[in-house]
Amino acid sequence: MPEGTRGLDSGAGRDMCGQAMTKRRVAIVLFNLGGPDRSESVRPFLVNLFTDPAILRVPGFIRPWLGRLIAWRRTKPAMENYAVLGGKSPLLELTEEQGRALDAAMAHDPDIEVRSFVAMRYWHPMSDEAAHAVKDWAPDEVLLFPLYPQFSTTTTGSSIAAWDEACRKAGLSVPTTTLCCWHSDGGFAAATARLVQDSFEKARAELPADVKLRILFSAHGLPESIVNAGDPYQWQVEQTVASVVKHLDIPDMDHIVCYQSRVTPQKWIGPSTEDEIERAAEEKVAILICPIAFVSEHSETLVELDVEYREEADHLGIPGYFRVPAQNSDPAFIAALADLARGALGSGRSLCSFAGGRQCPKQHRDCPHAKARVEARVAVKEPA
Ligand SMILES: C=CC1=C(C)c2cc3[nH]c(cc4nc(cc5[nH]c(cc1n2)c(C)c5CCC(=O)O)C(CCC(=O)O)=C4C)c(C)c3C=C
Ligand SMILES: [Fe+2]
Ligand SMILES: [Fe+2]
Repeated sequence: MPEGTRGLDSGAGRDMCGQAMTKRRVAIVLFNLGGPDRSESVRPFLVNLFTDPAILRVPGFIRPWLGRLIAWRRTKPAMENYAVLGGKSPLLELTEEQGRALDAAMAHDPDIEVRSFVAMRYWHPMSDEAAHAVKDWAPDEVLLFPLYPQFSTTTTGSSIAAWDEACRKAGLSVPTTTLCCWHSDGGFAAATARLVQDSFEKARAELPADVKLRILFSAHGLPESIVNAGDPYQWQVEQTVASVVKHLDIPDMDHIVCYQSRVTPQKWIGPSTEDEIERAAEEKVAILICPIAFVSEHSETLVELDVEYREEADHLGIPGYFRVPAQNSDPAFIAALADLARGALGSGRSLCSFAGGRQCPKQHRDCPHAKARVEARVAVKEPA
Protein backbone atom coordinates (compact mmCIF):
# COMPACT_ATOMS: atom_id res chain seq x y z
CA MET A 1 0.00 0.00 0.00
CA PRO A 2 1.49 3.36 -0.89
CA GLU A 3 2.43 5.05 2.35
CA GLY A 4 2.21 8.52 0.85
CA THR A 5 4.56 11.38 1.53
CA ARG A 6 3.53 13.54 4.45
CA GLY A 7 5.06 16.93 5.17
CA LEU A 8 6.11 17.73 8.73
CA ASP A 9 3.14 20.04 9.01
CA SER A 10 0.86 17.32 7.68
CA GLY A 11 -2.75 18.09 8.39
CA ALA A 12 -2.39 21.85 8.62
CA GLY A 13 -1.85 24.56 5.99
CA ARG A 14 -2.30 28.36 6.04
CA ASP A 15 -5.16 30.34 4.56
CA MET A 16 -4.81 33.65 2.65
CA CYS A 17 -4.48 35.59 5.91
CA GLY A 18 -1.77 33.28 7.17
CA GLN A 19 -4.12 31.58 9.63
CA ALA A 20 -3.54 27.89 10.28
CA MET A 21 -6.23 25.76 8.65
CA THR A 22 -6.95 22.08 8.59
CA LYS A 23 -6.26 20.29 5.36
CA ARG A 24 -8.99 18.08 3.83
CA ARG A 25 -7.88 14.48 3.95
CA VAL A 26 -8.39 12.94 0.52
CA ALA A 27 -8.05 9.22 -0.10
CA ILE A 28 -7.28 8.57 -3.77
CA VAL A 29 -8.35 5.06 -4.67
CA LEU A 30 -6.37 3.84 -7.68
CA PHE A 31 -8.34 1.24 -9.62
CA ASN A 32 -6.40 -1.34 -11.54
CA LEU A 33 -6.88 -4.84 -12.86
CA GLY A 34 -4.48 -6.76 -10.62
CA GLY A 35 -2.54 -9.84 -11.50
CA PRO A 36 -1.37 -13.08 -9.90
CA ASP A 37 1.35 -12.75 -7.26
CA ARG A 38 2.59 -16.34 -7.76
CA SER A 39 1.84 -19.19 -10.12
CA GLU A 40 -0.75 -20.75 -7.72
CA SER A 41 -2.77 -17.53 -7.97
CA VAL A 42 -3.20 -17.67 -11.74
CA ARG A 43 -6.28 -19.92 -11.64
CA PRO A 44 -8.19 -18.05 -8.88
CA PHE A 45 -7.27 -14.73 -10.53
CA LEU A 46 -8.77 -15.97 -13.80
CA VAL A 47 -11.86 -17.30 -11.99
CA ASN A 48 -12.39 -13.83 -10.48
CA LEU A 49 -12.03 -12.30 -13.95
CA PHE A 50 -14.28 -14.68 -15.85
CA THR A 51 -17.03 -14.75 -13.21
CA ASP A 52 -17.33 -10.96 -13.29
CA PRO A 53 -20.75 -10.13 -14.81
CA ALA A 54 -19.12 -7.17 -16.61
CA ILE A 55 -16.86 -9.63 -18.47
CA LEU A 56 -18.99 -12.74 -18.88
CA ARG A 57 -22.41 -11.53 -19.96
CA VAL A 58 -24.51 -14.64 -19.55
CA PRO A 59 -27.44 -15.31 -17.20
CA GLY A 60 -26.36 -15.33 -13.55
CA PHE A 61 -27.13 -18.99 -12.94
CA ILE A 62 -24.73 -20.12 -15.71
CA ARG A 63 -21.92 -17.66 -14.93
CA PRO A 64 -20.20 -19.37 -11.98
CA TRP A 65 -19.66 -22.68 -13.76
CA LEU A 66 -19.06 -21.27 -17.26
CA GLY A 67 -16.64 -18.70 -15.80
CA ARG A 68 -14.74 -21.47 -13.99
CA LEU A 69 -14.64 -23.55 -17.16
CA ILE A 70 -13.20 -20.67 -19.24
CA ALA A 71 -10.73 -19.86 -16.44
CA TRP A 72 -9.65 -23.51 -16.34
CA ARG A 73 -9.03 -23.49 -20.11
CA ARG A 74 -7.12 -20.21 -19.96
CA THR A 75 -4.91 -21.23 -17.01
CA LYS A 76 -2.18 -23.00 -18.99
CA PRO A 77 -1.49 -20.20 -21.54
CA ALA A 78 -1.74 -17.56 -18.83
CA MET A 79 0.66 -19.49 -16.57
CA GLU A 80 3.11 -19.73 -19.44
CA ASN A 81 2.92 -15.96 -19.89
CA TYR A 82 3.43 -15.22 -16.21
CA ALA A 83 6.27 -17.79 -16.04
CA VAL A 84 8.24 -15.49 -18.37
CA LEU A 85 7.83 -12.81 -15.69
CA GLY A 86 9.01 -15.09 -12.86
CA GLY A 87 5.52 -16.49 -12.15
CA LYS A 88 3.85 -13.20 -11.23
CA SER A 89 2.45 -9.97 -12.57
CA PRO A 90 4.47 -6.78 -12.00
CA LEU A 91 1.28 -4.75 -11.82
CA LEU A 92 0.95 -4.34 -8.05
CA GLU A 93 4.51 -3.06 -7.52
CA LEU A 94 4.16 -0.66 -10.46
CA THR A 95 0.78 0.61 -9.31
CA GLU A 96 2.06 1.12 -5.76
CA GLU A 97 4.99 3.05 -7.18
CA GLN A 98 2.58 5.24 -9.15
CA GLY A 99 0.60 5.80 -5.94
CA ARG A 100 3.71 6.88 -4.02
CA ALA A 101 4.76 9.17 -6.88
CA LEU A 102 1.27 10.71 -7.02
CA ASP A 103 1.28 11.32 -3.25
CA ALA A 104 4.70 12.97 -3.56
CA ALA A 105 3.51 15.12 -6.48
CA MET A 106 0.57 16.37 -4.37
CA ALA A 107 2.40 16.58 -1.03
CA HIS A 108 2.66 20.36 -1.16
CA ASP A 109 -0.90 21.09 -2.25
CA PRO A 110 -1.95 23.74 0.25
CA ASP A 111 -5.42 22.60 1.28
CA ILE A 112 -5.46 18.84 0.87
CA GLU A 113 -3.60 15.96 2.40
CA VAL A 114 -3.58 13.12 -0.07
CA ARG A 115 -2.96 9.46 0.36
CA SER A 116 -3.27 6.84 -2.39
CA PHE A 117 -4.73 3.38 -1.91
CA VAL A 118 -4.71 0.59 -4.47
CA ALA A 119 -7.92 -1.35 -5.25
CA MET A 120 -7.31 -4.16 -7.72
CA ARG A 121 -10.27 -5.78 -9.44
CA TYR A 122 -9.22 -9.42 -9.74
CA TRP A 123 -6.35 -10.00 -7.32
CA HIS A 124 -5.13 -8.62 -4.02
CA PRO A 125 -5.40 -6.00 -2.66
CA MET A 126 -8.99 -5.94 -3.87
CA SER A 127 -11.74 -3.43 -3.08
CA ASP A 128 -12.67 -4.99 0.29
CA GLU A 129 -9.12 -4.64 1.59
CA ALA A 130 -8.79 -1.14 0.16
CA ALA A 131 -12.14 0.00 1.61
CA HIS A 132 -11.07 -1.12 5.12
CA ALA A 133 -7.70 0.64 4.74
CA VAL A 134 -9.44 3.82 3.56
CA LYS A 135 -11.91 3.64 6.46
CA ASP A 136 -9.05 3.26 8.97
CA TRP A 137 -7.39 6.36 7.53
CA ALA A 138 -10.68 8.27 8.01
CA PRO A 139 -10.60 10.65 5.04
CA ASP A 140 -12.91 13.61 4.56
CA GLU A 141 -13.28 12.73 0.88
CA VAL A 142 -12.57 9.92 -1.54
CA LEU A 143 -11.50 10.24 -5.16
CA LEU A 144 -11.96 7.13 -7.30
CA PHE A 145 -9.21 7.26 -9.90
CA PRO A 146 -9.08 4.49 -12.52
CA LEU A 147 -5.65 3.81 -13.98
CA TYR A 148 -7.42 3.14 -17.25
CA PRO A 149 -7.44 6.30 -19.39
CA GLN A 150 -10.46 5.05 -21.36
CA PHE A 151 -13.73 4.02 -19.73
CA SER A 152 -14.97 0.50 -20.35
CA THR A 153 -17.77 -1.30 -18.56
CA THR A 154 -15.31 -4.21 -18.27
CA THR A 155 -12.63 -2.25 -16.44
CA THR A 156 -13.53 1.06 -14.75
CA GLY A 157 -17.25 0.25 -14.71
CA SER A 158 -16.58 -3.08 -13.07
CA SER A 159 -14.20 -1.53 -10.51
CA ILE A 160 -16.76 1.11 -9.55
CA ALA A 161 -19.37 -1.59 -8.94
CA ALA A 162 -16.92 -3.62 -6.83
CA TRP A 163 -15.95 -0.51 -4.85
CA ASP A 164 -19.58 0.41 -4.12
CA GLU A 165 -20.23 -3.10 -2.83
CA ALA A 166 -17.03 -3.07 -0.72
CA CYS A 167 -18.01 0.29 0.84
CA ARG A 168 -21.44 -1.06 1.69
CA LYS A 169 -19.89 -4.10 3.40
CA ALA A 170 -17.22 -2.06 5.19
CA GLY A 171 -19.70 0.63 6.27
CA LEU A 172 -17.61 3.29 4.53
CA SER A 173 -19.67 6.34 3.67
CA VAL A 174 -17.64 9.39 2.65
CA PRO A 175 -18.32 12.07 -0.02
CA THR A 176 -16.87 10.56 -3.18
CA THR A 177 -15.81 11.90 -6.56
CA THR A 178 -15.51 9.44 -9.42
CA LEU A 179 -13.23 10.28 -12.34
CA CYS A 180 -14.62 8.11 -15.11
CA CYS A 181 -12.13 8.70 -17.93
CA TRP A 182 -9.20 10.82 -19.07
CA HIS A 183 -8.68 9.58 -22.62
CA SER A 184 -7.90 12.97 -24.13
CA ASP A 185 -6.40 14.79 -21.17
CA GLY A 186 -3.77 17.23 -22.43
CA GLY A 187 -1.10 16.39 -19.83
CA PHE A 188 -1.54 12.66 -20.35
CA ALA A 189 -1.43 13.04 -24.15
CA ALA A 190 1.70 15.23 -24.00
CA ALA A 191 3.52 12.87 -21.59
CA THR A 192 2.64 9.88 -23.76
CA ALA A 193 3.64 11.69 -26.96
CA ARG A 194 7.06 12.48 -25.43
CA LEU A 195 7.64 8.75 -24.89
CA VAL A 196 6.50 8.00 -28.44
CA GLN A 197 8.65 10.76 -29.94
CA ASP A 198 11.77 9.54 -28.08
CA SER A 199 11.23 5.93 -29.14
CA PHE A 200 10.50 7.02 -32.71
CA GLU A 201 13.74 9.00 -32.92
CA LYS A 202 15.78 6.11 -31.46
CA ALA A 203 14.20 3.63 -33.89
CA ARG A 204 14.67 5.98 -36.84
CA ALA A 205 18.37 6.31 -35.95
CA GLU A 206 18.76 2.53 -36.08
CA LEU A 207 16.94 2.03 -39.39
CA PRO A 208 18.31 2.56 -42.90
CA ALA A 209 16.94 5.80 -44.40
CA ASP A 210 14.89 3.98 -47.06
CA VAL A 211 12.95 1.84 -44.54
CA LYS A 212 9.61 3.34 -43.53
CA LEU A 213 8.55 3.27 -39.87
CA ARG A 214 4.88 2.86 -38.93
CA ILE A 215 3.47 3.48 -35.43
CA LEU A 216 1.01 0.84 -34.21
CA PHE A 217 -1.03 2.20 -31.31
CA SER A 218 -2.02 -1.08 -29.72
CA ALA A 219 -4.88 -1.22 -27.23
CA HIS A 220 -6.26 -4.19 -25.30
CA GLY A 221 -9.13 -5.61 -27.35
CA LEU A 222 -12.77 -6.07 -26.36
CA PRO A 223 -15.50 -8.37 -27.70
CA GLU A 224 -17.39 -6.51 -30.42
CA SER A 225 -20.73 -7.32 -28.74
CA ILE A 226 -19.71 -5.22 -25.71
CA VAL A 227 -18.96 -2.22 -27.92
CA ASN A 228 -22.20 -2.73 -29.87
CA ALA A 229 -24.10 -2.74 -26.57
CA GLY A 230 -22.89 0.85 -25.97
CA ASP A 231 -19.43 0.59 -24.38
CA PRO A 232 -17.48 3.80 -25.21
CA TYR A 233 -14.02 2.18 -24.91
CA GLN A 234 -13.17 1.93 -28.62
CA TRP A 235 -14.30 5.50 -29.29
CA GLN A 236 -12.22 6.71 -26.35
CA VAL A 237 -9.14 4.77 -27.52
CA GLU A 238 -9.44 6.52 -30.89
CA GLN A 239 -9.70 9.87 -29.08
CA THR A 240 -6.52 9.10 -27.13
CA VAL A 241 -4.59 8.31 -30.27
CA ALA A 242 -5.83 11.48 -32.00
CA SER A 243 -4.74 13.54 -28.95
CA VAL A 244 -1.29 11.93 -28.76
CA VAL A 245 -0.74 12.31 -32.51
CA LYS A 246 -1.43 16.07 -32.23
CA HIS A 247 1.61 16.37 -29.93
CA LEU A 248 3.99 14.45 -32.20
CA ASP A 249 6.46 16.12 -34.46
CA ILE A 250 6.87 13.45 -37.12
CA PRO A 251 6.63 14.49 -40.76
CA ASP A 252 4.43 12.23 -42.96
CA MET A 253 3.59 10.06 -40.00
CA ASP A 254 2.19 6.61 -40.75
CA HIS A 255 0.10 5.29 -37.87
CA ILE A 256 -2.83 3.02 -37.08
CA VAL A 257 -4.90 1.96 -34.06
CA CYS A 258 -5.11 -1.79 -33.48
CA TYR A 259 -6.18 -4.22 -30.75
CA GLN A 260 -4.34 -7.06 -29.03
CA SER A 261 -4.89 -9.80 -26.44
CA ARG A 262 -7.99 -11.56 -27.71
CA VAL A 263 -8.73 -14.33 -25.19
CA THR A 264 -12.19 -15.66 -26.12
CA PRO A 265 -13.54 -17.12 -29.38
CA GLN A 266 -16.14 -14.36 -29.96
CA LYS A 267 -15.50 -11.64 -32.55
CA TRP A 268 -13.30 -8.91 -30.99
CA ILE A 269 -12.82 -5.37 -32.25
CA GLY A 270 -10.14 -4.89 -34.87
CA PRO A 271 -7.91 -4.59 -36.71
CA SER A 272 -5.84 -6.97 -34.64
CA THR A 273 -2.26 -6.04 -33.78
CA GLU A 274 -1.14 -9.40 -35.17
CA ASP A 275 -2.76 -8.67 -38.55
CA GLU A 276 -1.10 -5.27 -38.61
CA ILE A 277 2.30 -6.84 -37.94
CA GLU A 278 1.68 -9.21 -40.83
CA ARG A 279 0.67 -6.34 -43.12
CA ALA A 280 3.78 -4.35 -42.17
CA ALA A 281 5.96 -7.39 -42.91
CA GLU A 282 4.34 -7.78 -46.33
CA GLU A 283 4.88 -4.09 -47.06
CA LYS A 284 8.47 -4.24 -45.70
CA VAL A 285 7.70 -1.50 -43.22
CA ALA A 286 9.29 -1.38 -39.75
CA ILE A 287 6.99 -0.89 -36.76
CA LEU A 288 7.01 0.96 -33.46
CA ILE A 289 4.34 -0.44 -31.13
CA CYS A 290 2.88 1.90 -28.55
CA PRO A 291 0.61 0.37 -25.85
CA ILE A 292 -2.20 2.91 -25.58
CA ALA A 293 -4.86 1.60 -23.19
CA PHE A 294 -2.84 0.74 -20.13
CA VAL A 295 -0.31 2.86 -18.29
CA SER A 296 2.03 0.28 -16.70
CA GLU A 297 4.09 -2.55 -18.02
CA HIS A 298 2.29 -5.87 -17.58
CA SER A 299 2.07 -9.34 -19.07
CA GLU A 300 0.66 -8.08 -22.34
CA THR A 301 3.47 -5.60 -22.95
CA LEU A 302 6.34 -7.62 -21.48
CA VAL A 303 5.31 -10.99 -22.88
CA GLU A 304 2.80 -10.55 -25.70
CA LEU A 305 4.48 -7.53 -27.30
CA ASP A 306 8.11 -8.03 -26.30
CA VAL A 307 8.34 -11.78 -26.77
CA GLU A 308 5.47 -13.31 -28.78
CA TYR A 309 4.74 -10.60 -31.35
CA ARG A 310 8.44 -9.79 -31.68
CA GLU A 311 9.21 -13.43 -32.49
CA GLU A 312 6.40 -13.48 -35.03
CA ALA A 313 7.62 -10.21 -36.58
CA ASP A 314 11.18 -11.59 -36.83
CA HIS A 315 9.83 -14.78 -38.35
CA LEU A 316 7.93 -12.73 -40.95
CA GLY A 317 11.12 -10.83 -41.76
CA ILE A 318 9.93 -7.38 -40.66
CA PRO A 319 12.70 -4.79 -41.22
CA GLY A 320 12.48 -3.44 -37.63
CA TYR A 321 10.43 -4.00 -34.45
CA PHE A 322 10.46 -1.41 -31.65
CA ARG A 323 8.26 -0.64 -28.66
CA VAL A 324 7.38 2.50 -26.71
CA PRO A 325 7.71 1.92 -22.93
CA ALA A 326 4.57 2.21 -20.78
CA GLN A 327 4.22 5.38 -18.71
CA ASN A 328 4.78 3.69 -15.32
CA SER A 329 6.05 6.49 -13.02
CA ASP A 330 7.34 8.80 -15.74
CA PRO A 331 7.43 12.25 -14.00
CA ALA A 332 5.43 14.09 -16.70
CA PHE A 333 2.80 11.36 -16.59
CA ILE A 334 2.57 11.48 -12.78
CA ALA A 335 2.28 15.28 -12.96
CA ALA A 336 -0.66 14.77 -15.37
CA LEU A 337 -2.31 12.36 -12.90
CA ALA A 338 -1.88 14.92 -10.12
CA ASP A 339 -3.51 17.62 -12.28
CA LEU A 340 -6.36 15.25 -13.12
CA ALA A 341 -6.89 14.55 -9.42
CA ARG A 342 -6.92 18.27 -8.59
CA GLY A 343 -9.35 18.95 -11.46
CA ALA A 344 -11.72 16.21 -10.36
CA LEU A 345 -11.63 17.24 -6.69
CA GLY A 346 -12.27 20.86 -7.63
CA SER A 347 -15.04 20.05 -10.10
CA GLY A 348 -17.85 19.98 -7.57
CA ARG A 349 -19.23 16.93 -9.37
CA SER A 350 -19.64 13.44 -7.96
CA LEU A 351 -19.01 11.99 -11.43
CA CYS A 352 -16.64 13.74 -13.77
CA SER A 353 -14.52 13.20 -16.84
CA PHE A 354 -11.11 14.80 -17.43
CA ALA A 355 -12.98 17.73 -19.00
CA GLY A 356 -15.76 17.96 -16.42
CA GLY A 357 -18.91 16.60 -18.00
CA ARG A 358 -19.84 13.98 -20.52
CA GLN A 359 -17.59 13.60 -23.55
CA CYS A 360 -18.98 10.49 -25.26
CA PRO A 361 -21.39 10.85 -28.20
CA LYS A 362 -24.87 9.64 -27.34
CA GLN A 363 -24.67 6.26 -29.08
CA HIS A 364 -22.29 5.17 -26.31
CA ARG A 365 -25.07 4.41 -23.90
CA ASP A 366 -22.76 2.76 -21.36
CA CYS A 367 -20.93 6.02 -20.69
CA PRO A 368 -21.48 6.44 -16.93
CA HIS A 369 -22.75 9.98 -17.49
CA ALA A 370 -25.56 8.59 -19.63
CA LYS A 371 -26.37 6.03 -16.93
CA ALA A 372 -26.28 8.69 -14.19
CA ARG A 373 -28.80 10.78 -16.13
CA VAL A 374 -31.15 7.84 -16.56
CA GLU A 375 -30.86 7.00 -12.84
CA ALA A 376 -31.56 10.62 -11.91
CA ARG A 377 -34.64 10.61 -14.15
CA VAL A 378 -35.90 7.39 -12.57
CA ALA A 379 -35.28 8.80 -9.09
CA VAL A 380 -37.34 11.90 -9.90
CA LYS A 381 -40.24 9.70 -11.01
CA GLU A 382 -40.19 7.68 -7.81
CA PRO A 383 -43.03 8.55 -5.40
CA ALA A 384 -41.95 10.58 -2.37
C1 LIG B 1 -13.29 -11.41 -22.03
C2 LIG B 1 -12.16 -11.23 -21.48
C3 LIG B 1 -11.46 -9.97 -21.23
C4 LIG B 1 -11.86 -8.64 -21.45
C5 LIG B 1 -13.16 -8.13 -22.01
C6 LIG B 1 -10.79 -7.82 -21.02
C7 LIG B 1 -10.78 -6.43 -21.07
C8 LIG B 1 -9.70 -5.64 -20.70
N1 LIG B 1 -8.54 -6.02 -20.06
C9 LIG B 1 -7.69 -4.95 -19.93
C10 LIG B 1 -6.40 -4.95 -19.39
C11 LIG B 1 -5.69 -6.10 -18.98
N2 LIG B 1 -6.12 -7.38 -19.06
C12 LIG B 1 -5.12 -8.21 -18.58
C13 LIG B 1 -5.13 -9.56 -18.48
C14 LIG B 1 -6.20 -10.35 -18.89
N3 LIG B 1 -7.35 -9.95 -19.50
C15 LIG B 1 -8.14 -11.04 -19.74
C16 LIG B 1 -9.41 -11.06 -20.32
C17 LIG B 1 -10.15 -9.93 -20.68
N4 LIG B 1 -9.80 -8.62 -20.58
C18 LIG B 1 -7.42 -12.18 -19.26
C19 LIG B 1 -7.91 -13.60 -19.33
C20 LIG B 1 -6.22 -11.75 -18.72
C21 LIG B 1 -5.18 -12.60 -18.01
C22 LIG B 1 -3.93 -12.83 -18.76
C23 LIG B 1 -4.06 -13.90 -19.79
O1 LIG B 1 -4.88 -14.79 -19.66
O2 LIG B 1 -3.28 -13.83 -20.74
C24 LIG B 1 -4.01 -7.42 -18.17
C25 LIG B 1 -2.68 -7.94 -17.64
C26 LIG B 1 -2.57 -8.01 -16.16
C27 LIG B 1 -1.22 -8.51 -15.72
O3 LIG B 1 -1.20 -9.15 -14.71
O4 LIG B 1 -0.18 -8.29 -16.31
C28 LIG B 1 -4.37 -6.11 -18.42
C29 LIG B 1 -3.54 -4.91 -18.16
C30 LIG B 1 -8.35 -3.84 -20.51
C31 LIG B 1 -7.77 -2.45 -20.59
C32 LIG B 1 -9.60 -4.27 -20.98
C33 LIG B 1 -10.71 -3.56 -21.64
C34 LIG B 1 -10.79 -2.38 -22.03
FE1 LIG C 1 -7.82 -8.03 -20.11
FE1 LIG D 1 -18.29 8.96 -21.34
